[in-house]
Amino acid sequence: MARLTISVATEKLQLLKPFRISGHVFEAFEVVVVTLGDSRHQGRGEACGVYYLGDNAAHMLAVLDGASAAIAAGPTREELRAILPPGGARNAVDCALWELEAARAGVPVWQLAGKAAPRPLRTTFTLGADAPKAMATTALDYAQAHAIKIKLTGELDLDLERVAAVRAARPDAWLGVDGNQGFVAGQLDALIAGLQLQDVRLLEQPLARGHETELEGLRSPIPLAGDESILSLRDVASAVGRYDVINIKLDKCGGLTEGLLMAQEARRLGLGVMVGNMGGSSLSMGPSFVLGQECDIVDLDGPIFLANDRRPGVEYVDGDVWSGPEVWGGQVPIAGFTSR
Ligand SMILES: CC(C)C[C@H](N)C(=O)N[C@@H](CCOc1cc(O)cc2c1C(=O)N[C@@H]2C)C(=O)O
Ligand SMILES: [Mg+2]
Repeated sequence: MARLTISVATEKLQLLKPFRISGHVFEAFEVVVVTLGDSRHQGRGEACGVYYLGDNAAHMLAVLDGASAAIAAGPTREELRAILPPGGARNAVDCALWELEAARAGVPVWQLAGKAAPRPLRTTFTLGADAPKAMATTALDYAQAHAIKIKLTGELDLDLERVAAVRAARPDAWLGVDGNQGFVAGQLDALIAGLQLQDVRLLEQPLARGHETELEGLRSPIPLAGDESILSLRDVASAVGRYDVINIKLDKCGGLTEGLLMAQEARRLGLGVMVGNMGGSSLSMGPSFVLGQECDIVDLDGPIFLANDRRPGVEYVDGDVWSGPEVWGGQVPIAGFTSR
């Protein structure tokens, strides 16, 4: 590739309302936006990083600064995988390279990737852990959602009350729960039995990363998804016998290039595939939407938490997410979905 100009910016994406986790309140997602250009074309990528690994905006900026000469030399996406480690910084650059390459070739990214034209995807809408009543109210506010993901905290009795409250409010919806590493192995039988009573269809990351062997031999009628356990391609094989599904996020694995490889490897190993997000605007969802075409479960709800998304942005219509050609990567528009 020819030499590239690089522009790196940080942006605070203000949240509609504060998001709480144990001892921490998030008011905004801080993202890094990378724009790469040659004399005629541009490509953009946005990354939120991985907060539980310390991969925040400052860290991503430092990583990008250290690799600026190598990036300016115009690496291929494959070469980039050797230049930067998995994480947000590589995600932003990889997505920018995809969009740049697509613009040069005059085709949308999905075509460059050798994929079929995209379709709208049923997405989950996530409920932050809160009082059961408040979660039930928000579940009703997600009027268009057909799939709801419920955040749990590891407080077993309260968590089961949360799930029951959401189920009572939304008897029609597909429900999944996300433990975000909050449980211990001794709670799993009771947790799974309680979730089954509420017809929950997915249990994401119940145990802490590092405790995966404790899932071996667990016979769960509810599929288990590995999220924090499965960061990048090197972790995929470790899911076998422990998880049924892997949750791929471009911020964890370092971009769409590796995300597609992870999906391919997961299928080869007989695992299900989910695409998730660490937060971010529509510019982050666009590349994940390309990967989402390969997935069984889609969790691309980042923009619904924002006070202001980018325009043009992804659309949520009747519980589906659609990323049009103008959002990222030049996908071809399809009938029935027009951009705002
Ligand atoms: C709020 C998320 C973007 C919703 C998404 N569907 C999701 O559940 N994502 C991840 C984890 C990323 O979650 C984040 C990111 C962040 O920057 C701050 C927070 C969280 C979170 O869960 N709580 C705090 C506020 C997932 O685990 O699948
Ligand atoms: Mg998760």
